[in-house]
Amino acid sequence: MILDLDIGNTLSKWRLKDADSSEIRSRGAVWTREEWRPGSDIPDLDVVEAVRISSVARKAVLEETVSLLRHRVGVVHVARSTPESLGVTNGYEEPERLGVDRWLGALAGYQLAGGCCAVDCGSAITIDFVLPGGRHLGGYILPGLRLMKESLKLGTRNVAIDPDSEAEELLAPGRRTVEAVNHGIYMAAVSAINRVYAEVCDSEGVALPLLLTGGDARVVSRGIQVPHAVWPDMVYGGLEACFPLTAAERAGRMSGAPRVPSPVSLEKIRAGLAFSMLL
Ligand SMILES: Nc1ncnc2c1ncn2[C@@H]1O[C@H](COP(=O)(O)OP(=O)(O)O)[C@@H](O)[C@H]1O
Ligand SMILES: CC(C)(COP(=O)(O)O)[C@@H](O)C(=O)NCCC(=O)O
Ligand SMILES: [K+]
Repeated sequence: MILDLDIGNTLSKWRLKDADSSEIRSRGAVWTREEWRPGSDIPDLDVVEAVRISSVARKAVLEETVSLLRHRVGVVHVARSTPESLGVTNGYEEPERLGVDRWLGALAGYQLAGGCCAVDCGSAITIDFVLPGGRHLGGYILPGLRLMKESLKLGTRNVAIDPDSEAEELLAPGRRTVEAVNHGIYMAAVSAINRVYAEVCDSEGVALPLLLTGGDARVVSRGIQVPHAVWPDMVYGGLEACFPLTAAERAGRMSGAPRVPSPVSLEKIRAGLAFSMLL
């Protein structure tokens, strides 16, 4: 079995992948702040022959995780942001400072779709652009839905946005504090993504496939007007591309990859942008 680990600021996600069949056998998540204790939702390390890790948590978390795993598992790969990989050139002035989850998302998106806009809706919402040809432009970081809500300190932090709500409902004026907060932060997130996508496609002169991932991807997806795909395993896809271990991975196939969404035409994107500027 291969253990893939995606350690974010909020949740540490894991999945076990069968090295022979390439099937995903199990998955789970633990809070990043908590230790990996027996009995909690952690994988059985006895069956693991290789581990691949993406981590944006504090350095100590990664160090502890790696030292725990090295005792038990033969092969441990830790992903790092680099100046260039798999045909993508990192747009950061200091490439190693780009969050590795963003880098892996950009690599996976490029491998799947060529140029792309990769959006990760987790603790933070990150929006990264890779042009056809592989130039990563850099991107945008804004607080995620939960962080925005917590920062308001209005006593609404424990009332999450219902992930099954319709976008229309979530974008309507709130008539109670909790609703006003939930609808406000939802509006902030989706309008930022819609706008940034249109602005960058416009200025680069290319309509890019849009891919969403992260814990809030599903709910954010409903507020995104342009065609896009939700790819929960996008960061894992980057790990597969960087450290291919199975036959399917070596052939460039990433688990759970969606069909590439066909973007609307650049003309339509530009028309939408021009229209929103007039309002
Ligand atoms: N079951 C869940 N448990 C915790 N957070 C969830 C859950 N479902 C959705 N979320 C949302 O997803 C975010 C965490 O997403 P994730 O992509 O795992 O973040 P990170 O990679 O930053 O740890 C939370 O901030 C919250 O808004
Ligand atoms: C921006 C992030 C905090 C997002 O992390 P996440 O929300 O997935 O936990 C992470 O990618 C990070 O720590 N990046 C380093 C700073 C940067 O990318 O510029
Ligand atoms: K994120």
